[in-house]
Amino acid sequence: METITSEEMAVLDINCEYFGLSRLQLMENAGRGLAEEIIKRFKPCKVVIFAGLGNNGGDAFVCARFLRNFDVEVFLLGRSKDIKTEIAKRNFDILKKAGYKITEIRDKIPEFEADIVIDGMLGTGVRGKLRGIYAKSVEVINESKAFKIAVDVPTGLNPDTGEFELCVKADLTVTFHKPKPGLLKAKDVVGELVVKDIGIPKSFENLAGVGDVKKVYKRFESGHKGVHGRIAVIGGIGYTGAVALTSLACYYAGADLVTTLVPKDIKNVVASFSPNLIVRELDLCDLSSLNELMKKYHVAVLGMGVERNDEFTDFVEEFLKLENVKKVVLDASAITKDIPEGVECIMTPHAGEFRKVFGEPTIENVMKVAKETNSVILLKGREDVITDGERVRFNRTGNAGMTVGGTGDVLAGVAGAFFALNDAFWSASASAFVNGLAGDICFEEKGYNFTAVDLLEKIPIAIKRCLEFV
Ligand SMILES: NC(=O)C1=CN([C@@H]2O[C@H](COP(=O)(O)OP(=O)(O)OC[C@H]3O[C@@H](n4cnc5c(N)ncnc54)[C@H](O)[C@@H]3O)[C@@H](O)[C@H]2O)[C@@H](O)CC1
Ligand SMILES: [K+]
Repeated sequence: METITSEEMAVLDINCEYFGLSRLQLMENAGRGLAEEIIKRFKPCKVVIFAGLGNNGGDAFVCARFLRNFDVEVFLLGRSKDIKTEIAKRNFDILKKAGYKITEIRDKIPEFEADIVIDGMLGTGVRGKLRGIYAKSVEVINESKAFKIAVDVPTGLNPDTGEFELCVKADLTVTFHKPKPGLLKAKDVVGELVVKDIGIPKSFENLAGVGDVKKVYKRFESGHKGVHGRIAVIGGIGYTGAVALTSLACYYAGADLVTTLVPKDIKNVVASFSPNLIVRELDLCDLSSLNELMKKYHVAVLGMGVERNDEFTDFVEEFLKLENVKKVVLDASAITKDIPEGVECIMTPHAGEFRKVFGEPTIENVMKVAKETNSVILLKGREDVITDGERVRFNRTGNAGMTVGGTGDVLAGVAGAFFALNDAFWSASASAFVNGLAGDICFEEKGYNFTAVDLLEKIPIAIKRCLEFV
């Protein structure tokens, strides 16, 4: 059975909102779906809802409205003013105005009798051991003789691993969209499992969005220089601008330290582009120095501004085998079939580059190549395709202005910066989205005729827009 982790669900939730399907709609569908399952099984009877302060409680508030002929009472675990989200608060206020019996519980749980107890305490937002009144409530619920229904996840169960210490022992769990992996592992506490569709279009699951960026972008309050990513950018054999664009894109996407490695003859030219660049001489034959250097970097980004030639191809092959090379972004001439085991890799070909090395860029073939090379492929195009051979995401940001030279170099840098602190798949997806969004911001200001430098400068704005989206 296909599952969805709580983290993937959180990304999907943000992306749904971004694509216009609001969380309020999803909550309405969840609560209504839950009520449907109850009405199917029970005649009107006494229901007690244990509701937490997050959206799991919100689902239960909606459900109460649809249990029209039931005698419903709500135990709120905390103060109503502490309800965490606007949408849960809104649904709570409706119940209040409608005159439902509601008790705010701080430390003592009142005696109650019920035919059904609804556990709307915690769902995918649970973190760590149950605290305070939540732990007590689980014990009280488990002692009760009522039929126990868990909303989305039995409270106390880790939705991803299926582990628990103290957990609601449900007779029925009504989960939403897709089962969370932990539900399939803990059948004892889950009881009967029902999956309710809440109206998320299938394609939304595979569309890159703001949620991808929120997932990968990290800023540490107490960070020292380097914690947000140290990147080595290697290329510039033939063209000088490409490596500069990539290196600056790393910075604009949040990296702390970027070193640009180019052949001796163009070192000064590249350095003259910007005081932000730290440019070092690249000697393709001195692999031991490069190995030593790579100790300091999270990621190497290779291939920009290099015309395909045998010497560079051989160099890439040897470079990837170096002990200290752990994560790489391979662009343009660095794209290769030979990725050694143990190297995490993102490749960023456009259709032509893909074809040259791997054959036709059909979805099936791109997935096959990703699987065979054990890498993530970000195939650039009107709609970008990101795949690790199992999962696929599509990215639709960007516009026809982005066919201008250099936009791919910027993308490689953004991917490198995200990759420093994240896994390959999500870094690739988020970078495609950000790069295209930066292009869309350029379009808002200038129409189609912008350059890669314009794009570069909009990377921080694009990321800021994503992070500010709630
Ligand atoms: N797209 C989605 O993700 C959807 C989510 N929905 C519902 O929303 C739920 C997730 O909502 P939230 O993210 O608000 O999370 P929860 O409602 O699961 O929990 C949120 C709050 O519980 C508290 N908490 C966390 N761990 C705790 C612990 N160990 N002890 C005591 N308190 C703890 C935290 O203060 C946190 O803010 C889902 O399980 C589902 O029921 C639905 O509305 C449908 C759509
Ligand atoms: K629950």
